[in-house]
Amino acid sequence: MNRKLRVVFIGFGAINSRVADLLKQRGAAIEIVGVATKDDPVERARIPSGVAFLASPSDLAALKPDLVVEAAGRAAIDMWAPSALATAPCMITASTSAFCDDALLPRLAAIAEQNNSRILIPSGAIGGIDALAGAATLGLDSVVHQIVKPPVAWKGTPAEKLLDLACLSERKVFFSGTAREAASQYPQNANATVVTSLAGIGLDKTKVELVADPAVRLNGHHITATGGFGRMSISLENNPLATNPKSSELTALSLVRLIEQQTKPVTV
Ligand SMILES: NC(=O)C1=CN([C@@H]2O[C@H](COP(=O)(O)OP(=O)(O)OC[C@H]3O[C@@H](n4cnc5c(N)ncnc54)[C@H](O)[C@@H]3O)[C@@H](O)[C@H]2O)C=CC1
Ligand SMILES: O=C([O-])CC(=O)C(=O)O
Repeated sequence: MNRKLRVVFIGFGAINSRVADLLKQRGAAIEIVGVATKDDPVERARIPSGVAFLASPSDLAALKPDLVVEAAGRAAIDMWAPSALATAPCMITASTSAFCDDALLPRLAAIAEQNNSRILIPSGAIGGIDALAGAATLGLDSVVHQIVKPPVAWKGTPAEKLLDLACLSERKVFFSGTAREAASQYPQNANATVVTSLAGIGLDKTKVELVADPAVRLNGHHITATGGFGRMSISLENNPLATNPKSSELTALSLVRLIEQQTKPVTV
């Protein structure tokens, strides 16, 4: 593409504002043409000057975006994706916990097909999704995704009822269940388990453990899988984002990569 990619951000919190900063620093061939946030003054003040504020999905069409990038939370996908897929050729959805609703992704896929647009699901806080998805072609026997975060990252989640986060003195596995249960109950912390599930053996067969560990500073994702391909074990230790310890820097970086890929003739 010779002209700049016209990008709209849905959400401009820790992840998307970091993405915008990085794209600017890297001189990416993109123009931010609109930003949607919750309609409160503090949120609106963060929007770069000269960039349109979107109050509702019906505002999208006038901006003619090439790409809509969501990192706003589970409810935002249902709200914004139908209009985004009808007006832009491509949408990136980071809040993958929304896909615990089994009807949502097929509904959005149908809208995308009707409009010749595409949904791109980023690898987000994890990696190795290419290997896991390739391995799934031959059948997988098991996939386990363990998330280990410092106690502060579990504040404001149901973990607060299970643990005394402020006084935790040792590592505690406070949740064991399926990816569907994990992402439904922890939609700000376990989106990545839905990505693992979509690449692998689905939300109900993917096993998840959630861990609070006062001895760690980084957000850990440890994924093991077995199947006809052999065995894999992927471990990431992600720096948390400065403005939201629940979210990892790698999530923003994966969005930067995916956005830049849309501007380039060759992708790796
Ligand atoms: N796929 C992955 O690996 C990961 C996905 N996530 C997802 O990304 C989301 C955003 O993360 P952060 O930037 O750290 O959160 P944040 O809380 O810092 O920012 C959220 C932003 O979304 C906006 N927002 C909320 N509801 C909205 C709506 N209905 N319409 C438009 N804007 C809305 C808020 O005003 C704010 O600007 C998380 O809630 C989570 O769902 C987060 C980390 C990893
Ligand atoms: O950023 C992370 O480490 C993962 C995360 O919050 C999520 O999957 O929702």
